[in-house]
Amino acid sequence: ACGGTSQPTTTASSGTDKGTAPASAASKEPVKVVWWHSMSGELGKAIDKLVADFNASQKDVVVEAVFQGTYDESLNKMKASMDSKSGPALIQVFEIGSRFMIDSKAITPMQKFIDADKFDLSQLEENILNYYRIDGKLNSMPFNTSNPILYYNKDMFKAAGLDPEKPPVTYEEVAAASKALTKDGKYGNSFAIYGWFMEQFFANQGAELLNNNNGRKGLATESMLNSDAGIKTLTWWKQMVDDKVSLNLGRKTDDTKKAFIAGQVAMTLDSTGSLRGIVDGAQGKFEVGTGYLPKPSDAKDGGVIVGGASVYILNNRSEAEQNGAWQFIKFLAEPKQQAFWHVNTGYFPITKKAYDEQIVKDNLAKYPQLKTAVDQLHATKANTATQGAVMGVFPEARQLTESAIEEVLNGKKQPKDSLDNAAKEITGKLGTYNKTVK
Ligand SMILES: O=P(O)(O)OC[C@H](O)CO
Repeated sequence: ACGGTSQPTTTASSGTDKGTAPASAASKEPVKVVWWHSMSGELGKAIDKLVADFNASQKDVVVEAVFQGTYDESLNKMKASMDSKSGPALIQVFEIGSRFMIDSKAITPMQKFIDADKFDLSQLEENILNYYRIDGKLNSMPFNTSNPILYYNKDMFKAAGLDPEKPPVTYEEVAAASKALTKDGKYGNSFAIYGWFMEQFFANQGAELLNNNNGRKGLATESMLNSDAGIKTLTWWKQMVDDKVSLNLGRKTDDTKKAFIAGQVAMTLDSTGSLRGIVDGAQGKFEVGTGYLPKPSDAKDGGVIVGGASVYILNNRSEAEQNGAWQFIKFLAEPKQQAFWHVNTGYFPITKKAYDEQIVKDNLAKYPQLKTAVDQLHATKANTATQGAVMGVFPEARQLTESAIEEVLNGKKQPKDSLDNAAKEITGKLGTYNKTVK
């Protein structure tokens, strides 16, 4: 139920803002801050609790959380609202929207609030900040941070004669385990056709997705999606589909998640933000194991990219609203709130001290699977591959990547042809976009 590829099924919060007049800073009335987010289901409930706690904690600001559909949908709504006052003061945007948000000129950079308030950034996780720091400053505040992990069914592993405490770590091991696990109408694995996974497979091989150091040392002008890292990944994936040990369920992680929880597939990939939902969903049916994102056995050093989303303050709202949003952001970053968010979702705390909170310790004993994701993040070495790519056309590029994967898995194209084509299209989009950015 993360904002990624899930279907927006619920409205987590009531009401929508149709453009209320900004409250004056001098007014005794609390200032209203509308927050657009993409957290549905259980994640939305956790958001609502954080908002209710903030609203009860003080009298100056009232936050109204509004679910706006998936990350893509919410960003598109924001783009449509940019020329009017119908947008929010605060918006959650997925990590790949970072470059666009900066170039949009629609935001007040978070660094401005951080500097004015002397907010101590050293309390936050460095590798999370590392993702969102572009040109040396923070434009948004990280909020829900994730990475993808391998979820596996320990009971199916046992039944197939595999060690339930040893998840496969390489592509080769995943393929071999999948063969052993495929029987009685059940499949070894199902991975959603999700561009995020391809981005992460690149980083895990120490490979950059874009030139100019992943667009971190200057605007990217070329996609490298068709490099060895991509071809190797897609060749492996397609072979498993051909061998009928991997079930292709399309683009939505909601569908692979359901198949995994139903015991139809023994392994899947998903966000750490789905951990609580998956483990609780399998409760009483089977034991869920977690492992690192797989990589080819001969891969260079790599790691995972910080995924999830961050929050931006929009500059077309009143100063009072923007300051109110900043007060809320500071509240969200506190260890207590981060601990609550982590425990109820599986997203990482952005604040180091959250790990000292008792509920986090108790939760780790109850959900030991959470440790995999935390360890995977901490084991990741910072470089421009694992820092992740940035480009203004990332949402479009991700969809082109998904179409390329889809064509290969459906047998319409070979991995190289398909990735060559997608890389060319993305490079073309970069060229057009870069002309619009000064
Ligand atoms: O599902 P999430 O929130 O972990 O986000 C996954 C991706 O990073 C979204 O771009």
